[in-house]
Amino acid sequence: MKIGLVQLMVTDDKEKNLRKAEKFVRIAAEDGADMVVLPEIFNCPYDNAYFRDFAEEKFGETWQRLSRMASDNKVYLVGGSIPVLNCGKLFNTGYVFNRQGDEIHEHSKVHLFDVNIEGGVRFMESETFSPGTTFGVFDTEFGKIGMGICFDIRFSEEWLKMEEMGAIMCVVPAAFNMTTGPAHWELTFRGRALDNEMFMVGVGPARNMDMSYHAYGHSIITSPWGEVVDQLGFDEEVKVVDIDLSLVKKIRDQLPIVNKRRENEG
Ligand SMILES: NC(=O)CC(=O)C(=O)O
Repeated sequence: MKIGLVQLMVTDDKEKNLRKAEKFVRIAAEDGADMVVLPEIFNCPYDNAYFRDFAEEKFGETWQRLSRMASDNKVYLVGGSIPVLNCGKLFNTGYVFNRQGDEIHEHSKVHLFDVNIEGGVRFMESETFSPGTTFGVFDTEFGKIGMGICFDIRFSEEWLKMEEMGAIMCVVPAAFNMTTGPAHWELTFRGRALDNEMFMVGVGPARNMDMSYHAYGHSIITSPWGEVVDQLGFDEEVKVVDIDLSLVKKIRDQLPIVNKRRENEG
């Protein structure tokens, strides 16, 4: 399976962000991608001050254009995430489309990014967003794929449950920053991959020093063996990476963890 990592540099111009996403999805498809993944909040700066103004209802302009990007290029598209308005509440929501442009999955970030790190980043997503309440997997011809958004990666039970739902790979539109990125980005992606013996795909925005939030970039793929298959740098880039999904069964057979879990019987 070929995965297109779109490490887009997000600006405060929504149309520019969307046009760039369209261009990069096309480039990834021309390079053979089966699935293309965009970053968290890719059409809007990652900043509470912007979320409400940039928000759209489901089936709005961004949803329509994502669906067309998938069908025009005949790829699965994990459309990062965008601020979505639903019954007066805002959610950090991502949509997944199949090769025909039909929506096959929706995920609203369950664990909101509310942190205050001394000498580092302070961000309170819950000042604007409400949390999602469900997570799950979607079907492809390659197997079942799970999805979470950024801070969700830190809650290991979410990924364990997706593995139990049959996931052989999980995708994570994300936006770590210059405090949490160097400390935890690679570690959490390697950890979740190893815990569940599956592939993990994380895609973040490129760093943009003109914005208030300095994203870490470093879009990454980790293997069921816990290794880094590929990792980008800080800059804007599109890269297509070939992964061998047969490794999931091979490693689960050779080093059985996922099918050997035991309950606490005490
Ligand atoms: N955008 C985020 O949710 C950031 C995050 O998860 C982090 O740990 O950094």
